[in-house]
Amino acid sequence: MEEYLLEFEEVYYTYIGTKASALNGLNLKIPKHKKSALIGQNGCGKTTFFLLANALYKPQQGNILWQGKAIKYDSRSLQRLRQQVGLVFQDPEQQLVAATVEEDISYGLCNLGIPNTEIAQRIEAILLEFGLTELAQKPVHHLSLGQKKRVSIADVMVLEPELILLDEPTAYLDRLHTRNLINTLNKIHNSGTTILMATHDFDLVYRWADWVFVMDNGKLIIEGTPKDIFNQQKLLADLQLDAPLIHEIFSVEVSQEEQLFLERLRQRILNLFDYR
Ligand SMILES: Nc1ncnc2c1ncn2[C@@H]1O[C@H](COP(=O)(O)OP(=O)(O)OP(=O)(O)O)[C@@H](O)[C@H]1O
Repeated sequence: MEEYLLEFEEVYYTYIGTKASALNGLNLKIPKHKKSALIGQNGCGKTTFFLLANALYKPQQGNILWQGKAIKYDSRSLQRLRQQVGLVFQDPEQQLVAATVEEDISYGLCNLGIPNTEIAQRIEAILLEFGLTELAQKPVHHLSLGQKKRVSIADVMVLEPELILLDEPTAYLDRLHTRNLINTLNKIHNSGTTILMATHDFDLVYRWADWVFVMDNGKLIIEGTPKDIFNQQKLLADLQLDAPLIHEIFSVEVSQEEQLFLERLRQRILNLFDYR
């Protein structure tokens, strides 16, 4: 039976001073151990969903469950929840708090009461993983946007949460760092971490995700495997979302014989991207 880490049940959220709800009776369950992607048009509620998932905001209606139990909002419960649910913001400026890269990465660890030797080991490993070793002593405000983004992701990963929520993690990253990030995500996924990323990069979704959620207007519209989702051409067109090019190329009508050949070719192309 499928296990879920975080469950939203009929969740509503409206920002103060606005009329329309950002979340409109959202039902969404994050499956444990999967690599999931959340897609949808600008403004459909992805970031709002993350802010509630990390308990930065409270729903006005509906329930949010973590491992089957309703989230509690007292400060001790919140501290525990935020160790287990790591959120990487879309805008790295919202995440970075300390003066230098190394201080920023150690910030969350110091608050967890972890022994200093372990803190030092974890920081060294994560700096290396994210290609930040050379930048360790650099002031955070001197970094490029892509470097800031990498630090903000490292900040969360170093805490080793059970669930990582990433809001547009590849925004501002070049091809090399996108590839490195995906490799790192795959590594932590292989060690048991559940991952959900919101992204507008549907090629990445197609190649990387096990499971896809499609939101519109603050609701979940459909969920499924990337192949199933991107086969829903009419629905995607109605939502003004395009299928990834690779999916379009491989979904042409062909004979059974050609189908086998095409599937082999598809796998070879996917392997070329080294994303899975
Ligand atoms: N602080 C805020 N105050 C008022 N309205 C907000 C606020 N933040 C978001 N909204 C509104 O809530 C709705 C959902 O926004 P949200 O940022 O969650 O969407 P999104 O799917 O993450 O969009 P994008 O793909 O552009 O990042 C939008 O209509 C947006 O204008």
